[in-house]
Amino acid sequence: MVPIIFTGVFVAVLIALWIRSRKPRLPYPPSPPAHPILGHLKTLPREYDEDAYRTMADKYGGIMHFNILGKSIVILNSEKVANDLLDKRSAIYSDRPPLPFHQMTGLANTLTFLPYGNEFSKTRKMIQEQLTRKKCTLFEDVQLTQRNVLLQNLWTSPADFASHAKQFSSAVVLEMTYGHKIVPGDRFLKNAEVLDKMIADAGGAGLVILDFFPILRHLPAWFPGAWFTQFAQRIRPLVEELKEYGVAVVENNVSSGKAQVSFSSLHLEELDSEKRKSKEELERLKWAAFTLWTGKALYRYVLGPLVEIAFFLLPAGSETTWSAIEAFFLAMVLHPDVQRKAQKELDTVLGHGELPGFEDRDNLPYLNCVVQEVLRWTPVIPLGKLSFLLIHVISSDVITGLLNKVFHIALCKMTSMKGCSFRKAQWHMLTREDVYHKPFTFLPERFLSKPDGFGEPLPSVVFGFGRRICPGRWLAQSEMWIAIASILSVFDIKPIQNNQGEDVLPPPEFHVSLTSHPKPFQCRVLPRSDKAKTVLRQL
Ligand code: HEM
Repeated sequence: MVPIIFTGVFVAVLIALWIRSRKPRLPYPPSPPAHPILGHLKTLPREYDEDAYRTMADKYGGIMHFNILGKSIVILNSEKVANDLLDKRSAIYSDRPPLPFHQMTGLANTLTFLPYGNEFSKTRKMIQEQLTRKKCTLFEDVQLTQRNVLLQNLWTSPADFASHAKQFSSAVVLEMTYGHKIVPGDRFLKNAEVLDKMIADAGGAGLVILDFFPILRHLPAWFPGAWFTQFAQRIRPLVEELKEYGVAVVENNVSSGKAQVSFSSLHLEELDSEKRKSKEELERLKWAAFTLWTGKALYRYVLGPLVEIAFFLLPAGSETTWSAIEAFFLAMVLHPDVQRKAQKELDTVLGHGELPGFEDRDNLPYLNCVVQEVLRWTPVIPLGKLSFLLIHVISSDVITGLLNKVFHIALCKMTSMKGCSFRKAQWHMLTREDVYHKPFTFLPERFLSKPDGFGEPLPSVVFGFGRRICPGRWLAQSEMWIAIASILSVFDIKPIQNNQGEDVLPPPEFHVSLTSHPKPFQCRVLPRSDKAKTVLRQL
């Protein structure tokens, strides 16, 4: 009897599988024609090419599908589609792809790369709690102190404006996270640099093999060819030290009553007062702080021509803000009319050459629009080359039936694909002619309400979507605001001049990989007046 039942079940399963395989397959979302083996590998632009993506988006619509060596990638070109999926259905669209090398080195514990689940929710809550719009005001003093340093640096060596912007954003995040001020020869920086250099020296190109064959991560270090295991073993202690060191310093300061208010000190005090300071909570805090400071450690591979590898430490909270401030300098050189208008508003509201404080923010509508236009004009994370980072991955495949009723049939196909990755083409969303009037022009008044402006939507998509939306977005905007408002109150940003005294405008070109930076350019940063010089002298 038992063998008959088994045989029956076996045959039933086979029939079910056969019927399933005969079911007509739902189509993928639209995509260009693909090579039978390489998929769309050759179709994708070799370099980041906005026009090529735009042409494809115009042709294939709000959602496009690419198959790269068997990996499915969906690109979302429309804010509405991105909201429908990544926001409204964020419970399933919030995973990140598995990154074997990050797992081997411990870097996968940073929030940016944590898979969606319990640990993600707890770590995310920890970070978000201290970075809400309201709580960010706790870190205003840090930003004002660093703003003063930025202005002094710009006065002393204006040609280095890009590195001053970098120092400003790194210093704010470091001090906000650990209450630590950057000093020359700083151990915080040194540790991060050592790790960065080690990774850069190792090249890393071969690491891509781990993503295609993740099982290899289990090979022991002695196994011939398992150089990546040895490499991971060398990096892991450094990552560990970076993660431990910052919070250890703050713990000491808290217990001696000397701690400056910071993300870590606030959490440590809360854990103490609520008697929740378990090893687990402490570990979570260390990773959360590490995420903010050096946490976006990116092992990035790009399948453009075939494989381009870069591996670097991208501080979650500084590289992004730094790129945005650099872009602001470029926008001001290219748009003197905007600069004059913003300065006129500052002079009217504050008095000429006076430095702004956060309390002035609501009284400077045009300046606020300049900050938003910088974010829209050149989104810091625009889409970049097609990398497998910062994408949203589907974590569940049980919803096909439900979504079938609601969505375009092609999407249903995608939703049945656990692990399929979704990238948001922020750049495309922010330059759509049906949303933005003259989208390629730097036009801050587009955000003013009618009739003063065009009443166009703020570029909130630059911060991502759903449960993965950037938790540092309020801090980022506040940092950008204070830097931009202060620079414009005391400095004029002008093009360089040639021997004939003519202005030489830099081309508006950007280096785009995962993030976008203006290509190196020169400009003059000059105190606006004697009054401005006096203010600068007093800082
Ligand atoms: C102009 C500045 C910034 C921009 C444009 C920006 C943009 C983004 C974007 C697009 C993402 C990915 C969102 C997604 O997957 O949908 C992200 C993630 C993240 N950002 Fe930002 N960011 C900025 C500044 C900051 C700052 C100042 C901090 C912290 C102090 C920060 C912390 C993070 C973290 C921790 C994540 C990972 C979140 C997660 O995976 O759950 N960012 N950011």
